[in-house]
Amino acid sequence: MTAQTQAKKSPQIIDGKAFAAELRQRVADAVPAFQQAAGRSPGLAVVLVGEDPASQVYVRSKHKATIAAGMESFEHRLDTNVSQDDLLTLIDQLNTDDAVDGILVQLPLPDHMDDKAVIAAIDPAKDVDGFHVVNAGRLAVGEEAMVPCTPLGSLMLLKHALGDLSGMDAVVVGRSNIVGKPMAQLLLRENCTVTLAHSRTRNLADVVRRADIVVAAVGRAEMVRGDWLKSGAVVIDVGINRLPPAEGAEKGRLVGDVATDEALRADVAAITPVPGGVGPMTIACLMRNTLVAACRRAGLADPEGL
Ligand SMILES: NC(=O)C1=CN([C@@H]2O[C@H](COP(=O)(O)OP(=O)(O)OC[C@H]3O[C@@H](n4cnc5c(N)ncnc54)[C@H](OP(=O)(O)O)[C@@H]3O)[C@@H](O)[C@H]2O)C=CC1
Ligand SMILES: Nc1nc(=O)c2c([nH]1)NC[C@@H]1CN(c3ccc(C(=O)N[C@@H](CCC(=O)O)C(=O)O)cc3)C=[N+]21
Ligand SMILES: [Mg+2]
Repeated sequence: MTAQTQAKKSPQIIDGKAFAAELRQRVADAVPAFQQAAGRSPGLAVVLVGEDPASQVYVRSKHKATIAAGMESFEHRLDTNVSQDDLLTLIDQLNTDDAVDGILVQLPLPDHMDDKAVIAAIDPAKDVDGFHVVNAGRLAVGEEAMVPCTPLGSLMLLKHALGDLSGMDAVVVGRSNIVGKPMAQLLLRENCTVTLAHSRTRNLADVVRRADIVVAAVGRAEMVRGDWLKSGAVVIDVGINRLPPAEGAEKGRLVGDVATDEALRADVAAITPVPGGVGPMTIACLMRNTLVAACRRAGLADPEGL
């Protein structure tokens, strides 16, 4: 090995799965104190409308994680053809049910429903997804909010990789209300200089090349190429894209929004893999948010170290 290759620091593949397991354990460790103080367990209600296979997988893993954390899981599965009014009635019941601390309505909803109206019906105090406009507004103005799980988990991984983010150039690609926009808010709160890029951004590759921190949340398989990344950048790949199955295979491979192998060859400092990166952090942060919501509803201090 030459001196040069020896000196080159090998890039770190951030183990989101292991980090998420640790976070889930910290949540589980904090649950007994809540039970002692509140006389009940934290409870999470998950509502799934329809039979989308990917959504069913996510809902099952959320249920398992909730039970594993020592919390109560309430699952509500509704027929695809249920009316929006019936869904709103269920949400009302969950809002007033004292055993329910968190409410998550799995997205996407069927086409005959209005996602915004459904999210608006959730009590902001129980909005563990952080999708309600009240929580989005609180995050934007710097008040105590429920923070969306995927950006929150992404930020935890960034701080783990980099420590203090202050002054860094961060580029977020994708401006959805559930990932890109709240991610930009969180990075701003950490004193990054934030660029929020989207489908109308000109010279996207040049914009991304300036970044110390890149968060890709686009939903386009391997769109971010290796030559878009500056050496030493830290890359968070939020994308979950299922490729078409290879000849004879049942399921296609899961890839992110970043061409990971190219990124590694481009000498990034650290990158999250897909699978095993941000995805598991989303579920761990949902557990965290549920416990936080339970504490706040019970008038208890936020759990420490979460
Ligand atoms: N790991 C996890 O836990 C989660 C993963 N995801 C994944 O993250 C990805 C993004 O999800 P989500 O935010 O909901 O997606 P949306 O489809 O809601 O938003 C996609 C964003 O990407 C932008 N975009 C689309 N094409 C381009 C392009 N060619 N160049 C630049 N920007 C582009 C869009 O721009 P415009 O606004 O101009 O249309 C939009 O802002 C998906 O792969 C999703 O599966 C999502 C949630 C959780
Ligand atoms: N109200 C609502 N809240 C959400 O948080 C929400 C939602 N709706 N709709 C769908 C998206 C997507 N999402 C993921 C969660 C976990 C993984 C995850 O654990 N992924 C694994 C792989 C899973 C697999 O193999 O398919 C991983 O990346 O390692 C991925 C994606 C939450 N979402
Ligand atoms: Mg819809």
